[in-house]
Amino acid sequence: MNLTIDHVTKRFGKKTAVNNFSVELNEGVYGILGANGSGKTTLMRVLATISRPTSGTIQLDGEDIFQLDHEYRELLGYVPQHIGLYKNFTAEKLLMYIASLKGLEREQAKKKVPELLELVGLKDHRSEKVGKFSGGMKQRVGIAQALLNDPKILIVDEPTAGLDPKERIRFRNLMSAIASNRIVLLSTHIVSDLDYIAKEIIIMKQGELVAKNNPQNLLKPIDEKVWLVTVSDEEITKYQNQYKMGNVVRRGNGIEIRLISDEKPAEDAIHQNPNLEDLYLFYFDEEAT
Ligand SMILES: Nc1ncnc2c1ncn2[C@@H]1O[C@H](COP(=O)(O)OP(=O)(O)OP(=O)(O)O)[C@@H](O)[C@H]1O
Repeated sequence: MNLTIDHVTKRFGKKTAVNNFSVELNEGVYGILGANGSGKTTLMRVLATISRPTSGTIQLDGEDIFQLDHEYRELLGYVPQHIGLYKNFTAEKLLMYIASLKGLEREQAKKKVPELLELVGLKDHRSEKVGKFSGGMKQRVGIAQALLNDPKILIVDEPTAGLDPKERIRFRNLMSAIASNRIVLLSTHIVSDLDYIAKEIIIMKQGELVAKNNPQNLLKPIDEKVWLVTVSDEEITKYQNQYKMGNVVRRGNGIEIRLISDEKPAEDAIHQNPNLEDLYLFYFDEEAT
């Protein structure tokens, strides 16, 4: 299976949200990493056929997804950034209802819904109203509904917004578990969402593709550029102004800062192996999360 996004541009009036974006995807988990406003949601909505690109094409195995129309949508699962759930429905009832909207036979749904509740860890909460669920539980209902038709392409927009660390780990494990034989596309501005699970990371900045590669190769441009420096309270502002700065840790002998620099930033600077947070810092000159 091959999803080819070819020179896709999406404009809203004068605003270009996605600019000349080309990428080829096949089975596995892809993470789209970008700061707020970089165009992730817009791209995902186009891929989910909710909106049409201003120009460019998207093809699934050589056929235009807008021409394939419902044939494509039958293969698609989409979890939007903000999932509106019927608050007074129980998890089970809600999934049964969405299954009927998606055209599943009742018998089929009666088999599928318990399986999915089990998969997303909500079996014991199946009879509780989703309005009472935590953010993570709602997110899992969202994923379960997207999986009802056993989609070959799963698109999940900002999946971990508002989740606590435990729920995030759970989400990552769930994505790994369902990734085989599917194209899974996750958008996020949180680097740690993609650790371990993304086969490739796509970096998006101001609507454009900046890089696409596996995590290891993606780190190559900053291989020699990550440093640990111990500074005094007085020196910290100077470093802050001069470098892209990551973690700051107070130690007995001063403040330890992690920073990106082409050159060794200080006599006693220690070279560090880069990680995805450093990469985010390298591409987006703002605080890594
Ligand atoms: N319907 C719209 N009309 C006008 N501008 C829009 C519309 N949708 C998105 N934009 C603009 O396009 C740009 C990209 O937005 P988008 O929501 O795709 O980014 P994002 O990376 O998903 O950000 P976030 O994480 O904040 O949702 C932003 O500048 C946004 O204001």
